[in-house]
Amino acid sequence: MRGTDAVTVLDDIIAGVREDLAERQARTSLDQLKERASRLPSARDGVAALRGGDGALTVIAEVKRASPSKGHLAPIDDPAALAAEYEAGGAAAISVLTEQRRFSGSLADLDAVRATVDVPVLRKDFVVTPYQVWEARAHGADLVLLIVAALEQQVLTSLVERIHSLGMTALVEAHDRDEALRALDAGARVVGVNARDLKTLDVDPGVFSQVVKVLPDSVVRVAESGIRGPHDALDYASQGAHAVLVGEALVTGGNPRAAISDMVSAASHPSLRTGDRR
Ligand SMILES: O=P(O)(O)OC[C@@H](O)[C@@H](O)c1c[nH]c2ccccc12
Repeated sequence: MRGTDAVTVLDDIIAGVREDLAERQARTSLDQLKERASRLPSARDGVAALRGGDGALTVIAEVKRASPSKGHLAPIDDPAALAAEYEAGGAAAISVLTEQRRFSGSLADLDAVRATVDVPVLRKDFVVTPYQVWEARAHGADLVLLIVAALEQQVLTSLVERIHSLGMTALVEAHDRDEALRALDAGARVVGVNARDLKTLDVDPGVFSQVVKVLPDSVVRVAESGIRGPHDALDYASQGAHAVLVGEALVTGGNPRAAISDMVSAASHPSLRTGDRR
């Protein structure tokens, strides 16, 4: 057991993120980012994309080279080509990890994916300042991840507002009911339920069934982490998930296009998610 003031994996990741952020801020001013963002077309509608049609489960497919829990996963020399495969398989959105130290991602990956696919793109990082939100928009992101466990409530609320005011959608990630209530309080329209505890990296697939109880039907519900295939996707869909976010299984599985279409077809049926099955 760790003490309440022990340094968690999450704290450690964020310390590195802040150092890298300071370097980027020294190179690119906020005004430059705003100018770049102003020349881009508006963000795509992330809420509509993830909510899907009647009873259809949607898949957010993640470009993920490495993770703190698993280390190296896949080289992904051409993230744009991988994202194109994801889109061809029926992914509703593409998640791009831009954190460098632990996930081996970058904003260049985001640029490459944005230039290639038509579906909404999520910037997956440890966003703690408005600068990173502008950065996401300037690099063409449509959705931005915010992690409740990493943010004070006031900061969380102001980042959600900033993301929405720029026409993007916040995917606000929770790991327990209290965090989900904080996400709703902050104005989240899309809530991610992460089965992985970012403080310890432990995965518990039972988290979703608990957290979903506090999420109203007006909110888009995303199940995240540890989803291996159609069976898990169907399981989450039947518990009320609109979307699943999948990384490792797609980058290590060999045929991401087939893997996504299998998940979508296994877990999309009008009888799912109609009425209250919780
Ligand atoms: O590779 P997996 O087990 O399919 O998980 C994907 C995604 O949920 C995971 O990458 C993730 C969820 N929340 C995060 C926050 C930061 C970084 C990564 C994540």
